[in-house]
Amino acid sequence: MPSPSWSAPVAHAPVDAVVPLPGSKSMTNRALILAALAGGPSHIVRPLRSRDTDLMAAALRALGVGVTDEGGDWRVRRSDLAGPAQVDVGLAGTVMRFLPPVAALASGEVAVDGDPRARERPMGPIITALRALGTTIDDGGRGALPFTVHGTGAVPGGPVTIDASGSSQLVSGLLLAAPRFEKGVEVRHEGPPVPSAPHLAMTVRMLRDAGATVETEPDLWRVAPGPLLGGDKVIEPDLSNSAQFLGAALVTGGRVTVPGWPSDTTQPGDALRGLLAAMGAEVSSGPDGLTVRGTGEFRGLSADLHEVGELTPVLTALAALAGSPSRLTGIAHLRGHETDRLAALVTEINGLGGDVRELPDGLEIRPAKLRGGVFHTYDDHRMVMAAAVLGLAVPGVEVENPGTVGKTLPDFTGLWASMLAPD
Ligand SMILES: O=C(O)C1=C[C@@H](OP(=O)(O)O)[C@@H](O)[C@H](O)C1
Ligand SMILES: C=C(OP(=O)(O)O)C(=O)O
Repeated sequence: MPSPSWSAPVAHAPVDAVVPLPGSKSMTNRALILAALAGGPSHIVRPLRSRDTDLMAAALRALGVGVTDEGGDWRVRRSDLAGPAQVDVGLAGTVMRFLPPVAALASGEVAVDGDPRARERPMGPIITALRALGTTIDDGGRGALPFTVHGTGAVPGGPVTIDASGSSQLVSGLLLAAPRFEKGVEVRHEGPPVPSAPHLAMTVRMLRDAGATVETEPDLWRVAPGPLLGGDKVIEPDLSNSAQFLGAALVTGGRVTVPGWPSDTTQPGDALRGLLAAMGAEVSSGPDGLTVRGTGEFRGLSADLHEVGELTPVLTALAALAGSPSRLTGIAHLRGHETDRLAALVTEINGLGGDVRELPDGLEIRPAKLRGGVFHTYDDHRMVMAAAVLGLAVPGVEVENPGTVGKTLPDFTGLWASMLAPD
């Protein structure tokens, strides 16, 4: 059910706020998978609680894994994975790509489906790869959701070649379950470049932290069969979800600090330090966290965002308010995200009077005077975040279905209001 629209608040003064952020979606959903496959119990500390992560927890429970809430943290207890089960992936890329390889390890049938748009997101390569690794999947010949995994309780594994140019998650999903495959896995990518390198590094690091043996070469990942360790898995704040808050400092000429910014991280959001600096922000870090200061004037951005595609919606909104043109490239794969993000950003920003043009692999954004109007969000959390950034400087931005932000940041409008009016 769509939520009532939200009038994005205008910033009448420079922001000056500390914004603590919930945990990383990407780390939380990897931690849940690794905990479900571990030999001993796990404690997931400060996980993100949102639609995407609750769906992952529910999917694992449906397979028999014990996932229990403890004051917002999760305790995970392994059990034999078994169907029959039905799994709802919602619109979560991490659930639709990370869960089927786990379902392949279950005995019994696991039916997997999601939101209407989930049926359009790239899945074919992972279905084909799982079949090549010894799993039976009935997808009615669609190469997409919905499908049924017919597990036997074991996956032979071994070498497989995949075109992961549509999504890095196609590789991550295979790697995360691979320690439990009889022969492990050797995934070779063939095709145009795989996006989102930091997310692949996150997969490798979290696997190694859980005791797996992983070797990598360019476009090749090898995971040895072996046990996974339980224990504590501490989740970092979601740095990608800091983009709109740090961006607010740039737009209003103010200052925003995000506490707990990790000094060594695989999260793609860490690239915001350089990207916002390139737009004119002063970026500093210290014991209080990462601080971004704006001067009121800021410039456009020319950047290849292939590795950090999920930052695009908010960076595009910032670019639409910047003093000079921007060119964001390397992001053709965003057409397969929650919505076709390139088309959605062009339509909605131009609908407010903006000047955004779609490129074969990105967006070109020129300065233009924006006006208020309805901003449609296409079930895409990051479209809500982008609209909020525009609304800081443009009166009358009415955001349709803001509740869709619950995919990764349920309290977004509350955090936004606190940022604009801190106690
Ligand atoms: O592995 C992950 O956690 C993610 C990988 C990326 O997917 P793509 O490689 O499909 O862009 C990213 O955009 C998504 O938000 C999260
Ligand atoms: C692309 C995104 O999500 P997903 O994990 O559903 O791919 C995103 O969060 O920007």
